[in-house]
Amino acid sequence: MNAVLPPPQLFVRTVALRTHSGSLVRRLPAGAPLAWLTGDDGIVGWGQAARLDLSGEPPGTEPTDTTRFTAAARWVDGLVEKADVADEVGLPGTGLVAFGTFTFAPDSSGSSVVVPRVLLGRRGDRTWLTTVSDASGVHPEELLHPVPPLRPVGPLSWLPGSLSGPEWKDVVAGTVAHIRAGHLEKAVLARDTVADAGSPIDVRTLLERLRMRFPSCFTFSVAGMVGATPELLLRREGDEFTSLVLAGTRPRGATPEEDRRLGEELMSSAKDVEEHGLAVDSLRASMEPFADELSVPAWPHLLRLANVQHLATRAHARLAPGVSTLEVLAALHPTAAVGGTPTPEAMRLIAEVEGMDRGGYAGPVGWMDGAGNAEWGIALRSAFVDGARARLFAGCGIVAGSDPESELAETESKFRAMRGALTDDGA
Ligand SMILES: C=C(O[C@H]1C=CC=C(C(=O)O)[C@@H]1O)C(=O)O
Repeated sequence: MNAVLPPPQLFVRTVALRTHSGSLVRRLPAGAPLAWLTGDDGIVGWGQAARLDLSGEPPGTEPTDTTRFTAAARWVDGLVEKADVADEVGLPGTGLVAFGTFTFAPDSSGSSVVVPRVLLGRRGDRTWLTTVSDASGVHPEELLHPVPPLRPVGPLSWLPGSLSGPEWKDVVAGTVAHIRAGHLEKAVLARDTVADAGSPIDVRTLLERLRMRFPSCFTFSVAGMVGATPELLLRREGDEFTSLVLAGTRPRGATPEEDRRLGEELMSSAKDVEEHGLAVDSLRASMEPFADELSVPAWPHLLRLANVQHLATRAHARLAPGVSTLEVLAALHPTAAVGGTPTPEAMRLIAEVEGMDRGGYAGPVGWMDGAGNAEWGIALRSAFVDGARARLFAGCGIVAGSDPESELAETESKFRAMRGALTDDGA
């Protein structure tokens, strides 16, 4: 149980910057950067004007418990209520902005909400600078100092994850047997691997590589969770809601023909279409109570990324009046793209068989502003970076037709995003 201190009063000032080009990442000081980027656009922040860290609920707490979200919502509401805001830009991501990461399971520690001291944002041809202080009178430009260049990561040693490949395949085979016996329909199983760089990893280097290599993904860094996720749990602008559900994966082909063949195979695979459908159904069921209108295409499309291709469905909704962003987030998490079906059974099985704590992996990561605008992804293709070490995670949806060997290969394709970001020669 967390005793949450009352939030401080903050003085927030957003000004338009006349000219600002180049990578936002290259304006970040070294340290613990905050970032949410899509290609050249997005927001980056540094320093801490306010921060909330939540410890996990006691072991044995219901896997669908949402206390971490409600505690964060109370704290953020208090911040917004007390804040003194002067915002001359008025776009999503201006004024008071909080970045957040929530753990996958309620009994994990590591859910955090951070309001940076300085935030730099870009949306198309608009750029802005926000400063946050607990005293009025600081001029925003004063906080834009020259920063040290991005550092390479250096040679890496790879250490084993919680389970070896063969052990993980046995866990997948056991899960398939459970599913075939009718105990559940789907469970998403993940594994980890650890990279040791010998000296502290410059997270800015990882962010710059990820945003360049995965321009259609959401490159993020919040309280140690770093990655480039293709999966948008929710975007909110006013009462407009969007979500991009992904489930069902093939690698990219080595030739255009092979790539097309793999894509066609994915689109017509009964196993993958079922796995995808369960993720879409879970989103629809969670969204219905909050939406005045909800539109979900009947058939998925193909989404191609640098390392893998996915079945994808984009859902839109108009939110009912009075609905709060964190309330929706709490209801959506975990979709069956990262948990399973039925959710409680899948969550219990994951905790029992994976042999690791997922921390923030597969949990929501993103930002929200004082007006309720927000973008939250699911922290996939990610790692927890702590000093010289990065713990990488990758998972796969397991259904009755899953083959352990192919699922292990799929995790390797998914690890490639973070492995590549950590590797200096780009290999
Ligand atoms: C759980 C992960 O991916 C999810 C999202 C897209 C496709 C998935 C799949 O095909 O299994 C997973 O549901 C991960 O990347 O770690």
